[in-house]
Amino acid sequence: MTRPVTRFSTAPLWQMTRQLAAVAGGRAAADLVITDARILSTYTDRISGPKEIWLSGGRIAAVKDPGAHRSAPQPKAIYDARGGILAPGLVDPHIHIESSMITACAYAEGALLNGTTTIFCDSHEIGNVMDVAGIEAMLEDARLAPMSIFLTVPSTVPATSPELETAGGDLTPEKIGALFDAWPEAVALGEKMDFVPVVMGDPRSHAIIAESLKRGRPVSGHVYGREFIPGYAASGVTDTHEAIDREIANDMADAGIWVFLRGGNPSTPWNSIAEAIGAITKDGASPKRFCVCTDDRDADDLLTFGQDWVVREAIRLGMAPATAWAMGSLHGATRFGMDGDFGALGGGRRADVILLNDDLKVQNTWYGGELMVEGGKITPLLDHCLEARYTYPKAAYQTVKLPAARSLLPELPAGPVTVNAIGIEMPGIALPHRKVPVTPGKDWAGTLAAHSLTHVAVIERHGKSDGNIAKGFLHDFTLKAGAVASSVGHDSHNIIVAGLNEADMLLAVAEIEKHQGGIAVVRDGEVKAFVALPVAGLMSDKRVHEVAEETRALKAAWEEAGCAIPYMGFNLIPLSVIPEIRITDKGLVTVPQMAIVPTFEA
Ligand SMILES: Nc1ncnc2[nH]cnc12
Ligand SMILES: [Mn+2]
Repeated sequence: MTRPVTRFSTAPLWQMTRQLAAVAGGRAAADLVITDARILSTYTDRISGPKEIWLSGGRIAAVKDPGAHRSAPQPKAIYDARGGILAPGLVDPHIHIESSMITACAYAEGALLNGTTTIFCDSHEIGNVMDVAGIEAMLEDARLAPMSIFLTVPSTVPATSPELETAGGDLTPEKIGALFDAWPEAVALGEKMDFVPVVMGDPRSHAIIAESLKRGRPVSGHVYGREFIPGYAASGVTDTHEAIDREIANDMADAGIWVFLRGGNPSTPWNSIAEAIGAITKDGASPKRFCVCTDDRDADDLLTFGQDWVVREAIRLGMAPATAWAMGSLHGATRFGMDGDFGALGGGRRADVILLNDDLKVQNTWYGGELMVEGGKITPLLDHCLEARYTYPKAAYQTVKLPAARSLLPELPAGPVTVNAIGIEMPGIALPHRKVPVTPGKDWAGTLAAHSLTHVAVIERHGKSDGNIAKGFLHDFTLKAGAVASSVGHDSHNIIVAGLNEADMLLAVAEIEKHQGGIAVVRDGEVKAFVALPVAGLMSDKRVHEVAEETRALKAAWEEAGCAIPYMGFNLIPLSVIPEIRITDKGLVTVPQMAIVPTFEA
């Protein structure tokens, strides 16, 4: 059987220019000619044709007029595109592989099905659990994947500071510099999420930025609040994906920050494109420094809300089709200075080619000139590649280390108090800080019901504390009974559990501990749904369709339980870099004040 296809199956351009010139000039045979196609050019934002495209050695030799191959040496193979549209493989400039609940090799199956052939991932999730060892394992995983995966080096681990949360990793400027020097695919610094310390000139924050800038590498960002943009841009940050409205998108674009418009399942927090794209469609900004990105997808949404879906959403929101496809391909490659290889159907570029129908739905995906998806289905070659998936080291399967003693509920107050509660409301990005006056009943059950409260606890799971457990309350989470829990809790990935009674909360946590990671829905002493995530407590080692099916079952149980936000919103509740109030293993954190506040106030 043939060797699995990876990024390295295609030789670098400098080794191929004479061969490609010979093929393009009709002096040597092409490996493959794809005929009778229209071409979506991301250089000129036009769809034109009919044309044919000649491939050699996993790269594009040339785009030619129809039939030109008949007056050239006989190509080794010809593929009839039957009038379809050929476009460059999509380039996703900001994603977290771990959020898809599967590993990098497995992620490729979902990505290639939706026409994505290149991604720039920020592996701060596994970095928060396993430090450099986890990031390097994911880089080894990525090298075996049948797609092109580059790393923006995680820049903010922990997301805030040891005072505000306990992470399993601590990425110092020295460690970040060493990752840049050891891994050529480390092409940028990942999202610098501590935007408040950055604009305040925090020495460690700026030392980390310097590790990228001094190597000529760009810095990715993550910022909330227009007031922070000037200081953030001045600090060398040149892209972000958190524009939640057109005003901040305009501020970012005018400040020289690339804007990655984030789209996703409208029922999850990751769909701010509809607002932010107004900077282009309503305020006249040029799209030339705008991309689209996915950021996070669970295994189910990866298959149905891929980067191609975000491109089609940009078209629905008013972008011209070829320009929207360029925002999902060439613009991201250009942002990272890699448009010599990616993002367009130009001579010399990689032969990452997508065949689309008139609705811009993916029919075929060629990766490095190899057919990986045909007619919307993976080919035997891709199936063969996926059987050779990377296996994570044993330590990655042992990352859930919980304190033996677990009390998850605070004492019932003796009299009336004010609760600093986390308000739960769609879409689940910024969570409001709600001060809820509470008159305690005779027990917690009655008190919760009377004030629309749900217990929430975060349990430190990296073995880095003496068993920290923070206890707080969600307001309007509307869980009807039982408990839900997850070992994915951005970004420190401690255990987060919410529930109406301690027994179900403890069972959900125990189920996660048993599998060394996962997501649980529990009711009346029974586990109703569970997705095992044994790799770093973040990922399954199964393939995408199997985990997608498990995720669909979990979502159904999650909905049945009455949760007001989906799982992909719930696992953000600890994310201490998004306003207004979050809960970490250290307690309630207000953002952007970056202060710990008590659960109860007199
Ligand atoms: N958009 C985001 N910002 C910060 N941390 C994240 N982890 C996953 N997605 C994230
Ligand atoms: Mn972010």
